[in-house]
Formats: sequence, C-alpha cells, structure tokens
Amino acid sequence: METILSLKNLDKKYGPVHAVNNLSFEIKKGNVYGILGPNGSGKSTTLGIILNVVNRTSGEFSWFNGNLSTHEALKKVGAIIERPNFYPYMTAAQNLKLVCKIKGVSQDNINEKLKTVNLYERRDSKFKTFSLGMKQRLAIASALLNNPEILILDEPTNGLDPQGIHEIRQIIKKIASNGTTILLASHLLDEVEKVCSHVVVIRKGVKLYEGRTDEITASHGFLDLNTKDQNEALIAILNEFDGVSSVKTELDGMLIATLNRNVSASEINKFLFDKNIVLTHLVKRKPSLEQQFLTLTNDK
Ligand SMILES: Nc1ncnc2c1ncn2[C@@H]1O[C@H](COP(=O)(O)OP(=O)(O)OP(=O)(O)O)[C@@H](O)[C@H]1O
Repeated sequence: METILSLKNLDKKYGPVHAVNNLSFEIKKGNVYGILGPNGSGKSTTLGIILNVVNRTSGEFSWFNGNLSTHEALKKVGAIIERPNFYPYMTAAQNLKLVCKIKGVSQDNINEKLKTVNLYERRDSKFKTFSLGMKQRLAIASALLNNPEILILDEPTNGLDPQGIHEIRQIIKKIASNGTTILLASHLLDEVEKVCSHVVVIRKGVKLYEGRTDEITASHGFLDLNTKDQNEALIAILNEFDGVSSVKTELDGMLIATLNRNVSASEINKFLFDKNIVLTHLVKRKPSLEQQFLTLTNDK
C-alpha cells in the first residue's frame, strides 16, 4: 500500500516542554487515521510540523515517499488546523471562488465540493448567517478544492452540537469512502472509534499505541466470577490456571480475572466444576476502547 506520509523520530521542544517526543508512524493511502491523545499531548504540534508551520527540533518526515519537495507535496494536501475563517458578507460560493483564486486552482469543483459537505442549497447564503457546524463544513469544502490526496483535520467537531458532530463525522466518512486518505487529531475516543480505521495514541508527545482501531479492543478480556462461599479456594485455583494472568477482588466480593489467552466461559466453568467450585456468577467481558485508552494513558 502506498505511503502518503512517514514520520521518523520527530521531536519538538518548546523550551523545557517536550511537546513531541521521538514520534514515528506511517500514513498509508486510503485509510482514516486518528491521532488520539488528551489535551496538550502534542497533536496540534505534530500536525503543524508536517504542514510546515511549526519547526521541528529534530527527526524527519517525508511526504509521498520523499519524491516531492515539501512545498510541492503540500499542494496535494488539504488541511484545517485553525477555526474556519471566511469573509462574513460574502456567500459560501463567493468565498470558495476567492479561495480558488488564492490557491490557483480551478473553480470547476466548487459546486461538487459544496454538495459533498451538504451546503449546495445554501451556496448563496452569506457566511455570517452560518451556524458553527456549517462554517466547519464550508472549511472542509474549501480544503477539498484542490482534490487533495489527504485531508488533515484538527479536532474537527470541537464546539459543535450533537447534530453538527454527527453531520461532520458522516461527511468525513463520505470523503474517505471516495478514496481520500484522512488524518484527524482528536481527544475524543468515541470520535476515533466511530470514524477512524487506524489510531496513533500519544501522551506527552510519546507514542503509546499504533494500529487498527478495532485491534485496540482485541485483548483477551476479563472474567467476572463469584461463588457462594468458595472465593478463597477459587482465587488459588484461578492463579494456577493457564490463561489467567491476574485475579483481583472487587469491593462487592466479585472476582475479576484478567485473561492472557482466549478462554471461553464454558472452558473455565468446566475446569472449576471439576475442582468442586460451583459458580454463582460468570461473565466474560472485553475491555472497552475507553478502558484501553485509560490504561494506555495512565501514568505508569
Ligand atoms: N507555541 C508554543 N509555545 C510553547 N509551548 C507550546 C506551544 N504550542 C504548544 N505548546 C505546548 O506543547 C504541548 C503540546 O501542545 P499541543 O497543542 O501540540 O497539544 P494537543 O495535543 O494538540 O493539545 P490540545 O488538544 O489542547 O490543543 C503542550 O504542553 C503545550 O502547552
């Protein structure tokens, strides 16, 4: 699969603040990537570096396998890293015409891009009459005018109401389904889970996880177990069971066994029954992305 962008050991220090710390990852054509991390984890700085608006301290990045200069490569990139800003008294269509003139791209795409972001019907409305969600959608249309290979978005749903958030996410998915690679930064787990096929989790500028979004939840999970009055014996047996890495007792007495291989509920039930343990409760759980994310981003 074609590599669109590659970061190698990228580093950025603002005085004592290590905003991006030895960060490496690759963006492949056709995928939707999320850079996920809490506030201040270095997402915007990373996007700023690859878009040439922030100087890196050290490390490298290369666009399109390094075949183009960064200046040329960025002509094939669409990005929104700041609040959308257009002329308030000009209409949506007039604003996009102006962007075409400034970028030196054809105006032929304007109607198609307005349709992509569901603003075609409102093309003759003045920008100042737009809701925040519509302004954001116009910014996306503007970033698409040069038919970019990759669209980069920093916190695309910040400040929007639930309807606006839903609409932006649907539009991002639509753009991706037409073959445009997407890279978005977000601090919202559910955003990345809903929109992105791949995720890079960062905390304090350090990469904690890189991979498919669905694989982040693909650990072997947990068992919740309880007995009437055999929990002490149960803990001892579970600790010897091949497949359980740890056992802890919750405040309500429930035992939580963490699995290190795929163990079915019936396998463990039979095993325990053969050891004369009768369970009153047995549930197999998978960790949610939220649990995984908290585990990843917790101070170690
Ligand atoms: N121009 C700057 N000067 C000094 N420090 C900065 C500057 N820009 C960012 N930082 C610091 O670098 C760190 C990373 O910030 P960055 O904005 O990249 O994170 P972020 O993950 O995008 O967070 P947020 O979602 O809050 O924007 C933070 O500690 C921030 O205070």
